[in-house]
Amino acid sequence: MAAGGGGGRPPGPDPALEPYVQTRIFKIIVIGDSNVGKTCLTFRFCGGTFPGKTEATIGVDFREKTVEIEGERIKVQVWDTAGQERFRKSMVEHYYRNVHAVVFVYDVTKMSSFTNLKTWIEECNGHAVPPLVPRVLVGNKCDLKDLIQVPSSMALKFADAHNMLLFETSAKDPQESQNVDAIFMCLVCRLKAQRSLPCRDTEGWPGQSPPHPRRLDEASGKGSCPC
Ligand SMILES: Nc1nc2c(ncn2[C@@H]2O[C@H](COP(=O)(O)OP(=O)(O)OP(=O)(O)O)[C@@H](O)[C@H]2O)c(=O)[nH]1
Ligand SMILES: [Mg+2]
Repeated sequence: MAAGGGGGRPPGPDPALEPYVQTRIFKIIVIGDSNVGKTCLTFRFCGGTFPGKTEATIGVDFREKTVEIEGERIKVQVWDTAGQERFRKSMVEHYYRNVHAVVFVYDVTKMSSFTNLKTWIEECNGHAVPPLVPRVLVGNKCDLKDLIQVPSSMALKFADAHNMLLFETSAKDPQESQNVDAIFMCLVCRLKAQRSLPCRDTEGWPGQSPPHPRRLDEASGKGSCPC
């Protein structure tokens, strides 16, 4: 007698027999002084909006966005780090562990956030981040045109000297949202080209939950390489 009857799997191909496609996960950390707009930039990229109100990040906030590039789905895991020393000191090792790319952010209206970049780069170098790990420089708050203190020429010179691409953008201005996307998409493209990068499910937190998962915005986007 044939087995069958109610319940069970709906008709169609057996998922167990379909090829298993793993999604690669890229861990990208966002670093820089407090108040430069790291949280707002990551919010803009992952959630598509500018948060009305933010508080200083404590430890780290995680955001994710799945993007599709040339037919491959890639999960971008963005680590929005704390700029204030007291909120980050116990976490720094975790930020840099198995990182795939680093985004250094300064505020174009605050020169000290730009001059402090050298300290952030030293911290990154001090954690043995491999030279293959791409780094980009982001000048945020470009919408505040009358308050700009860091000229583009100065930022470009700094970026060149440190072998980084420079993005000047605004997390606030919706018209700049493509530029914000371009920061992360550019990094994803570069990482995608490094075909040896493995798939990882719990990047940096093997076998345990990451601390302080205060917010997780999941979104999907399709794109082509902006570089
Ligand atoms: N005008 C303008 N304000 C911005 C922009 N991005 C962020 N801000 C404002 O800058 C302030 C700080 O933004 P956050 O994103 O919280 O800064 P942060 O770098 O995450 O700060 P920490 O978490 O303390 O490290 C907030 O008042 C934001 O509204 C921008 O592009 N333009
Ligand atoms: Mg923050």
